[in-house]
Amino acid sequence: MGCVFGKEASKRKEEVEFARAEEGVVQNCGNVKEGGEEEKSKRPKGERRRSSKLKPNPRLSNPPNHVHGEQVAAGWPSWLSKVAGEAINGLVPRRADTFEKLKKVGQGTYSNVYKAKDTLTGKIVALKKVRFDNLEPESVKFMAREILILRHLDHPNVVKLEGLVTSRMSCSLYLVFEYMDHDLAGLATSPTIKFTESQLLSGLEHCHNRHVLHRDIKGSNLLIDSEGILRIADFGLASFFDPNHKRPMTSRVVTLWYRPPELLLGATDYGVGVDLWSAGCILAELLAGKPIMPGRTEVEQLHKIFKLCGSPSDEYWKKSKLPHATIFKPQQSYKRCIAETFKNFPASSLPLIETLLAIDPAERQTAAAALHSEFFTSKPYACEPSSLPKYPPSKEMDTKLRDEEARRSRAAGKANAAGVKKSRPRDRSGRGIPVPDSNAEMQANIDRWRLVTHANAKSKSEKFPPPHEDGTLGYPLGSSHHMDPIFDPPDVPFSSTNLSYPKTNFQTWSGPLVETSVDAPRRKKNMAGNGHRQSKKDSYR
Ligand SMILES: Nc1ncnc2c1ncn2[C@@H]1O[C@H](COP(=O)(O)OP(=O)(O)OP(=O)(O)O)[C@@H](O)[C@H]1O
Repeated sequence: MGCVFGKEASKRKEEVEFARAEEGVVQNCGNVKEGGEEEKSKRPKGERRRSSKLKPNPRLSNPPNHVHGEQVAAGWPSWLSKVAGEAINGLVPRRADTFEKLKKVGQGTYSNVYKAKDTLTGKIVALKKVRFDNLEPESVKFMAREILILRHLDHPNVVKLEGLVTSRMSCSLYLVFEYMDHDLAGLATSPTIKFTESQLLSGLEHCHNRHVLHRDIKGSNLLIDSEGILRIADFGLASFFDPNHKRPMTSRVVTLWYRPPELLLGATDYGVGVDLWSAGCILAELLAGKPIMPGRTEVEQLHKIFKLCGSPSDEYWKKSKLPHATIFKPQQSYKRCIAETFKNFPASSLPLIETLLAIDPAERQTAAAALHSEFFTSKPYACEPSSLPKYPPSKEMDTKLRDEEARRSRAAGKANAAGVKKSRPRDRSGRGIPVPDSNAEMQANIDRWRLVTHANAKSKSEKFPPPHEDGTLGYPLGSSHHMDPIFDPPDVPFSSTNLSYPKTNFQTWSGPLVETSVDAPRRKKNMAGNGHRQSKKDSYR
């Protein structure tokens, strides 16, 4: 995560809005558009008309009027209940003044994340404040999807939504999560690799069993707590899928370096293979200590993939019928060379990497199968979390602060050195030379690596809007010292939010790929050439 300013930010917003339009968010919450001419014109060649299947899902419809009334009485703002009634169904909001913001720890396209203290329990939590564009129903629906998905998941390796904070008069919303000190991008060179990868696959197995595709697996979305437990986070791009009733989904997902070939080639009927590819990239990255395919554009990314994983066979091109196949088919064919490239990796890791990085998504198998691979079942076994070393906080914001501090010290050091040189050219005595602590070198590597990752990936973090000062730190969120105007007088008595959710079979609930914006083509033009993190909340499917 990170932020960008000015031009980049507005470009980013434009991309997101285009992508939202592309995916037709209007169909959420039961307002599914039946496939008309517009939809037909967008359908990839050869795809069957699916309108008959696109029935509104009653479970995802807005609640009837009496439920809306109940939700407002329970303290939910009307605008939220109207658009995201299903997502908040059965919950009661926590009051803002029961949390004290401590510091900002992250920023996303539509959110700021704060470390905060729950003043009722004393627990440290992460508060993700979701920004809405003038309460536009579309923005609210994206957030509603994230909440629905989070409520649908319940696994030690998946971040847990612990509550929601808002009030009847508020125009904003905070998602409450358990606070996590690290992310995997920050611990990439740690010796926890084997353990970490199995946790990632366990979390993914759970998501996939619950019919959720994450669609943005990468190091910075894999949070790690101080006990070494990994949790998959940021379900802003996630989507429900139904393996038995495939429906078109957008290919504009997953950060470029972790994006599988079928998405780069425009696939719209993909499945769990997209997350498994990303997991394969992460596994190889952890073992290599650096990203394995850092492409700068979609074309370069595909080229890197083909050079490492071999160019697809003619049969694959024929079979796949991928929209961009003709444009991207390489002139030259490449032989697969994973084993040679990663010859220094532990031998047991290679079959797993080979499987996860298969060009054909069907050959990537499943997260469950990956967990049975030799890599996890042969000695030395994965270690217990409690035996893992402890690390200093390594969140992106910490890294940024450390970088700034280091820059400042270097600059100060240079200035001092110049002064010292002039006045006492030979005096070196008495200078304190800091003893490197045991983690210092590793941290330096981590920071370097993270810098490379974040600078080159041009992931979502590179295109954030300017940071907005929306929270005074150190005050209860709802207190009069707090500058955020969203929380008005506490009008709802506190009651804890119960996030239990029926774990029944979940239906696919998004609809067709429809152009919902009249100026979408113009935006599309502007998207050309952006080969990085495609789209935050770009799709509602
Ligand atoms: N539970 C948590 N504990 C600690 N930090 C967190 C937690 N959740 C998120 N963060 C921090 O906040 C950052 C932004 O969170 P998240 O990715 O969920 O936001 P987002 O708005 O969805 O971002 P984006 O638009 O980039 O996808 C993360 O990179 C992470 O550093």
